[in-house]
Amino acid sequence: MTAQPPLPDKWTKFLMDIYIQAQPPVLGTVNVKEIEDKAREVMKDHLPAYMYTFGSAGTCSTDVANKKAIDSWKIVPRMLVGATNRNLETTIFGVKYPSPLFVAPVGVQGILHADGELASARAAGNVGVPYIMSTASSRSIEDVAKANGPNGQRWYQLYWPRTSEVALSLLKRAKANGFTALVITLDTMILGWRPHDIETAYLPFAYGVGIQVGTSDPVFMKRFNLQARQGECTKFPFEPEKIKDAAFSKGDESAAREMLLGKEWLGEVNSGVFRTWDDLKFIRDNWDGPIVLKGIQRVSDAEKAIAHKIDGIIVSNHGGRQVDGGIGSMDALDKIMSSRKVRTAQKAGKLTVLFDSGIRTGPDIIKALAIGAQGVLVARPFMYGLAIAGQEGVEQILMQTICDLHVTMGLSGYSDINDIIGKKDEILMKLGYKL
Ligand SMILES: Cc1cc2nc3c(=O)[nH]c(=O)nc-3n(C[C@H](O)[C@H](O)[C@H](O)COP(=O)(O)O)c2cc1C
Repeated sequence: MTAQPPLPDKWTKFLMDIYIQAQPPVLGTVNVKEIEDKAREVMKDHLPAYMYTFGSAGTCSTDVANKKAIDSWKIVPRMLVGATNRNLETTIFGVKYPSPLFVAPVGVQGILHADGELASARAAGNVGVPYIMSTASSRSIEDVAKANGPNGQRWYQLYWPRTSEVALSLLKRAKANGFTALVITLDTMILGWRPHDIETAYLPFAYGVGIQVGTSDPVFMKRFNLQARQGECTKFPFEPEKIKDAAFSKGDESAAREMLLGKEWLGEVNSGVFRTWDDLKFIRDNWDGPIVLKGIQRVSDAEKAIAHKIDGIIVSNHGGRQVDGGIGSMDALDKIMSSRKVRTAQKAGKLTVLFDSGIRTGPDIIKALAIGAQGVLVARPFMYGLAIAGQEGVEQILMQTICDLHVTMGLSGYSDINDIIGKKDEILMKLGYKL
């Protein structure tokens, strides 16, 4: 029998363009650590913006644990199983997605690039990766949806507003703009203890950056007798000192107003009001579509999500940006998938399990899937790509991650992404590690 060589799909074409057309990738490297260093260099005159992205809570030990946990799982490849043609497609909530990769909700992208979320939403739409839009975006829901395009697949991430009128308005806008699933982030009712940002007093929201979902919201703006507005963000580069100086020393009324709006929006969405499981009913009653809880780390919480008929969870510790001293998120995923209740609900299509915190490469994705996730979110790497090369930088990150997954999946002896999910004992070995 002669096996036909596979036709290049759009993922492997990425690699062929590089080798055959001798065209190096736009970021000049595909090494995520080098991309991180390059972003730092590009942002050297605005280092607090880089540190806001790079930094984590406290001593950064949870962020370190995320990486160590992923590294402690090792792939054991199998041979001669015919992995010539490979399928990365995966179905979540009845929708087919081209790969298991999602763009994570990341706020305040305007601090790293003038195009901010418009660039990343365009990149996601072009590459074919679903985009999860953050409530802390520096662009409006409407503008991000437009940038993502008519064929873009998008979900909306809710920072749960303090007042229900604002919450209802956001849900309505998300629905009207084609966001099909709702991600509720549970781990950020207040911002974490972040030394890098505390030391530089760096809080973009307080200066009007990352509040554009609020300033474009008619219900929120009515509180101040102001018109909702689209399409603007405080100019890049974002220089808080200048805004402060304008507002306080020069008496610039518009700068002072932005600062007031920033404070109010932060009080609305990261308000310090901690919600309870009972409050979820309000969202369920007002959102017609799948609901996904982001920030789950405990078995008991995953099981509670099932009991509350929640459609999905994202096992995440927010990249270690909220609780310091936490366990690596992949270890949390392993624990959660050890629950029979979770596995049974997943198998019955009643609970979708997604994963983030530490995903950098294709092999990282294989590990998360083998432990039991059906999809993963990539976050910091695309922010570094954005800082260096805008939309094209984000596109490279998405392409390289999926292409790496594609190649590594074949070399590990698998031709269908769906054959990997939950096959931990077959695919992985866990090594002990010391922190
Ligand atoms: C700069 C930055 C901003 C973020 N903003 C949000 C946000 O607005 N909403 C949210 O749910 N998660 C947010 N996250 C968390 C990510 O969605 C994701 O959980 C986390 O970054 C994963 O860790 P990793 O980037 O180390 O892989 C943010 C992360 C970063 C780095």
